[in-house]
Amino acid sequence: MTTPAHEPKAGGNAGMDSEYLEIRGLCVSFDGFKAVTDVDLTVLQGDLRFLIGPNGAGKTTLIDAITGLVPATGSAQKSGSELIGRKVHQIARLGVGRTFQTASVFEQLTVLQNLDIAAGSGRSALTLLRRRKSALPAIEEALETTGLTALRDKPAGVLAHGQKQWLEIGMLLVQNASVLLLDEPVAGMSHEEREETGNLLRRIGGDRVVIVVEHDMDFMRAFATSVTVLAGGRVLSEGTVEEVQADPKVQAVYLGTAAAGDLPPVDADAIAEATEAVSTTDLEEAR
Ligand SMILES: Nc1ncnc2c1ncn2[C@@H]1O[C@H](COP(=O)(O)OP(=O)(O)OP(=O)(O)O)[C@@H](O)[C@H]1O
Repeated sequence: MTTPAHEPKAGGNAGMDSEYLEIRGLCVSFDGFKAVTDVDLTVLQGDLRFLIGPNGAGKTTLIDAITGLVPATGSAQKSGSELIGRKVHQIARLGVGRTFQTASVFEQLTVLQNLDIAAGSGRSALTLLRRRKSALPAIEEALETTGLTALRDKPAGVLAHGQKQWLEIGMLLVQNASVLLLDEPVAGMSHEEREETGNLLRRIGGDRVVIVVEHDMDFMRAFATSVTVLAGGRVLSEGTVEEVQADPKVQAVYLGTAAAGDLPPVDADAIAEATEAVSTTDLEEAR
């Protein structure tokens, strides 16, 4: 399997040609309800960032805003190119790719055909479906990276749940996405599949910006190089796994049990109190 030149690390790999995602003052409202409020977030290439937070914290909405699925105000730049205000396909063409909680692959088509379609925008449907004698180098590489080489000629519909998620990630790789936003990639996966997925994230995360929305705290602890916690649509905390887990605001939101397994039930009052504390601190700092 392809090994990255370098593994993800906290803070990423800042450099002249590094990719980055820089979000400033991002807000999303649904009929007056603020789902995301004034979010600032910077992730450099090579930093495997996990985005956690209780149900309804705004994690998926934030990804939706970055990828053009919901209107937003503020700024989200990929390596200097503004994404807010662009259409979904334009954002994808700029190299920003995402997966959804449920994998959306073409079940009747083979693994190779799925990758071929992902790689081949601009080619006719007939050309895409015709079986190639040899796959494009980018497709061969994606097959190897995702561990799907032996399954290349199998219909995607017969793949295990985890393999479908890996295929979806492979489809982003052949599209040359350098910013990958993955929404709960290990939900419903077996322990082995989680391990494999974490290793896959490490393989691809060294030279890309990867943001993983996740509820599985064990998975986060094992693979995150940095963490952002959202609550009530705002950034509540940010840092390494250890820093975030030690943050009293985070403990308050998770009722002091964030370190134990999957998310516990969330106390709405604790969220309100914790986010209020953040807003007040922000205001005080601004004065
Ligand atoms: N299209 C929509 N219209 C109205 N409200 C919405 C819409 N999408 C999301 N919301 C609301 O915005 C808030 C944030 O939702 P979002 O799905 O982003 O949270 P999340 O952190 O991803 O939660 P989960 O972990 O449960 O997936 C929630 O209160 C949700 O009900």
